[in-house]
Amino acid sequence: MSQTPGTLLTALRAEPPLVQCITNYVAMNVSANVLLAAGASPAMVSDVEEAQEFARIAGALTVNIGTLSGPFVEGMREAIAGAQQVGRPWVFDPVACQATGYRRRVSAELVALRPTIIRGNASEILSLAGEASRGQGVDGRDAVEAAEDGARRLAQQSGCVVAVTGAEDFVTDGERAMRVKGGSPWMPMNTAMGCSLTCLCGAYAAIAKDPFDAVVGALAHFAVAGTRAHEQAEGPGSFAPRFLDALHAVTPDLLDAEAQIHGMDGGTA
Ligand SMILES: Nc1ncnc2c1ncn2[C@@H]1O[C@H](COP(=O)(O)OP(=O)(O)OP(=O)(O)O)[C@@H](O)[C@H]1O
Ligand SMILES: Cc1ncsc1CCO
Ligand SMILES: [Mg+2]
Repeated sequence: MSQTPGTLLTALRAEPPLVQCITNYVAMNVSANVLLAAGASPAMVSDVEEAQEFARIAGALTVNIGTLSGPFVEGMREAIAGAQQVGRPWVFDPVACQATGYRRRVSAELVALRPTIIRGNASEILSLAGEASRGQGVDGRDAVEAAEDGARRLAQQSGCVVAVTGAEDFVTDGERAMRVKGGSPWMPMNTAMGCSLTCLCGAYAAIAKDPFDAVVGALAHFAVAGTRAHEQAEGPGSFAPRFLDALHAVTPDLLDAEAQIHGMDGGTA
């Protein structure tokens, strides 16, 4: 890897990137706190009147369809145009994209606008890749491994980096692929963990040279902080504040020392 997670975290904290997050109502507060604890600067700006103008000053944009509605979609289109005008990365989170025709249509439109990064659970990535998914609502119901081939194809067809998250995460740009281990089984019992990880991918993408390294960095930061928080928590409720503490406490050296990142040959990256 050209830029390790720790190298990226040093850069992020030296100059906290402004991240425009168009996300769902459930995730707004959680994601803003996650970005602040990690060291970035969140702004939940989505209205059609200002989304494009704001995207031109942000370091990265993240777009999440969790609580989809017409006004959100209009804001997304404007913000993506703004980010593309100034060459900034944008990240797509296809929440429950398999669930309804509306979500499938909007997701197809957004993928066609060529996101820099797509991050979803296995059920969502399978659906985007045109494969059968066991997902119903926002929770993943498929194994990460089941979505790996689909993720590779999606990355190749869309020219983006695809992250599939779950018990062990998978990242690919269609050629390279890595697995990131760690985290906690209490993470999927905390709402909007994935949504806030998508926002952190935006923060890392704002400062990284290569979006593949950015995604690996963000996933590793979550995994290391999740493992540490698990050791100190008693269940999903006490996990949440300890996770924020751990995101903040993780130093660049500790991140590089504790990250469990493996290439597809099984070797440590
Ligand atoms: N069983 C698990 N063990 C360890 N970590 C997990 C587990 N399941 C999920 N995670 C971690 O939780 C984070 C969120 O991933 P997840 O796949 O649950 O997102 P999601 O389904 O999109 O979430 P949401 O839509 O609720 O925001 C990732 O960092 C992932 O590695
Ligand atoms: C619970 C929920 N419903 C719509 S979005 C969301 C947050 C997790 O994706
Ligand atoms: Mg999700």
